[in-house]
Amino acid sequence: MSTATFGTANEDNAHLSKSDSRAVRRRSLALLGSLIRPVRVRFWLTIAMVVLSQAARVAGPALIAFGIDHALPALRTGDNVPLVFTGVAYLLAAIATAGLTALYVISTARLSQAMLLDLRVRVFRHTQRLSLEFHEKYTSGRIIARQTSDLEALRELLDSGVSSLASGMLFMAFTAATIFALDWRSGLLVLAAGVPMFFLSRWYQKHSQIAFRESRVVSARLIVHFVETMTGIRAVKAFRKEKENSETYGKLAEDYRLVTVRSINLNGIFQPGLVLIGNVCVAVVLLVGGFRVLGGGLAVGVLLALILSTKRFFQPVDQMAMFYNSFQSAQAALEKVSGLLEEVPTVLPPKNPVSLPAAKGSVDFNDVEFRYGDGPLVVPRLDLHIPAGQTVALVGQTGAGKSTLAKLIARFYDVTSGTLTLDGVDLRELATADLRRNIVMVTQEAFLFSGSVADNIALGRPEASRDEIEEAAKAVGAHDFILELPEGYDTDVNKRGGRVSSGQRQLISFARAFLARPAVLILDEATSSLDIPSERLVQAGLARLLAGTESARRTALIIAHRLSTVETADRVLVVHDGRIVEDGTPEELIGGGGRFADLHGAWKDSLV
Ligand SMILES: Nc1ncnc2c1ncn2[C@@H]1O[C@H](COP(=O)(O)OP(=O)(O)OP(=O)(O)O)[C@@H](O)[C@H]1O
Repeated sequence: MSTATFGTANEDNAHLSKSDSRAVRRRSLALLGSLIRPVRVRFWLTIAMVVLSQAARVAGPALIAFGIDHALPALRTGDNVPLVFTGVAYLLAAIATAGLTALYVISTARLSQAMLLDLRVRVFRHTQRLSLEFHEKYTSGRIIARQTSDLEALRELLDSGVSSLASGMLFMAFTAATIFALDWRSGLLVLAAGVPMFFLSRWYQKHSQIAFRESRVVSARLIVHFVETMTGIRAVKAFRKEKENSETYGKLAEDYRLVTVRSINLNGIFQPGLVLIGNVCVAVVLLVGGFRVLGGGLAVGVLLALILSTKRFFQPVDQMAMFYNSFQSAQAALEKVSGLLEEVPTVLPPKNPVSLPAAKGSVDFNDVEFRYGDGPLVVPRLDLHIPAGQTVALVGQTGAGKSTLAKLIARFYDVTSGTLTLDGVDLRELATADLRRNIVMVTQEAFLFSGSVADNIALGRPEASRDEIEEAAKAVGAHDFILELPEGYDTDVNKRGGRVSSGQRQLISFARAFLARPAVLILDEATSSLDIPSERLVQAGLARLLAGTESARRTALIIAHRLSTVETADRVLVVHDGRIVEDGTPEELIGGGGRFADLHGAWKDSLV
């Protein structure tokens, strides 16, 4: 596949080149195949039921022809067996059609639900597995669009579309066969109608495919904007962005309306066009057949059966056109979802994992270089040794590269060259479970998941007992305020009354990290300032978290924004353009007259 369409690249482009379009379609089909594979037995059984039900359905007109041309004349001679036979056969065919149709409708629904479940879970797992690098470029709104509107389009198709499409096509094939069997000349007429139908369908397919792709792109944009506005609602309100956002949303919604109208317009030509072709065909069969009956070349019963069959032949066309619509929409959705599934994590689990059950916590950067994707070098050649147990404060201007260093140690990204080791083991070779246990990162946002306070702390070590959870909370000074919550440790953090302040949120995340007892703790100190009492609590919590409970102190790397934090560190690293430009104890650096001394001066001034 060309790189232009690999994964989610180019997914906003509705006008793909022929070869790209083909590549994307192949990828969608492969995904569809992989969804069918686990349910293939049921799939083929359903197909067999559809075939049988349609065969039973087309028997009707042929039986009527037989009834009129053979059973009725026989009745006149006193023989009623053929008529009874025809009646019973007609009844049996009707019962078989009804029974088989019921079976395949139920069976298709089960099939489609099983496939959707599989896909839904697969998309979720896969998206979650993708590296941070992917998530930092691909917005959550787009992922939501994949999980919701795209899967919904697929559901519509799978639930009823496929079976209607298949049964319609089969019905047409069987009916055409019946017409040929009854009278090959009329059969040729019906076949001739296939030519304009083919061209009309080709025209429709070409234009509607673009319209549906556009519709997927625009609907994803709409969802992205919606999600962005709602998740950033505080910033929206703070910057009075409501009006602007509403206007943007209005424009996107208008775009969506336009592409939808365009596809409906296309359908407005396609569907009546098909019906017209069908009716012209019926008229011609009637006209030609009528003259042939007059000339004695065709029996009346056969003509009646021919007209009935021809009319019925075009019946599903209408319905199929509608489902073709949902087919196109689902195809566009499948293209997007298969693209997302094609993305691969950039941070891969090790092939031969080295286990490190109890790391001491020494971290080494050896000749490390790092860039985001194919961007500029953010970290140029870094050599750094952090011995086990040291508390290191990272300071530097915004954009200096502090978070980048932290993300490298947490292995959210892999180094571009050189090695980064924990206790001498390359992080890329360290078993994932050991990496996560030994290195824990506490982020600024102090994210709480829905659930109780206890659940949130337990994330640090899921097997921890309630006593251990409370111990951890006590250790960082969170115990008292937790007890004051409506249901103590069992308070749901997202329910009314259970809402916790941002300082409390941080304390809970400290307790979580404390419980995890990592060898290396990475902490991005929150920049937002708290009121003085909360600030003191958080500072005290942080100090206790850093001290740990064991005799050996844990290694800690703090992206420090507060002077008080820096002053408690063993070592300060001043980062500038991804390089360490100063390295020493806080006292040494203050006395040194370098960048840190300036920064320190500014901090001191801000306190007065
Ligand atoms: N996901 C990313 N993709 C591309 N470039 C990035 C990404 N994240 C950061 N950068 C770039 O890397 C450089 C270092 O950024 P980094 O976030 O590490 O700085 P920082 O010192 O932590 O800043 P701050 O204190 O503002 O958080 C910056 O030039 C930034 O633009």
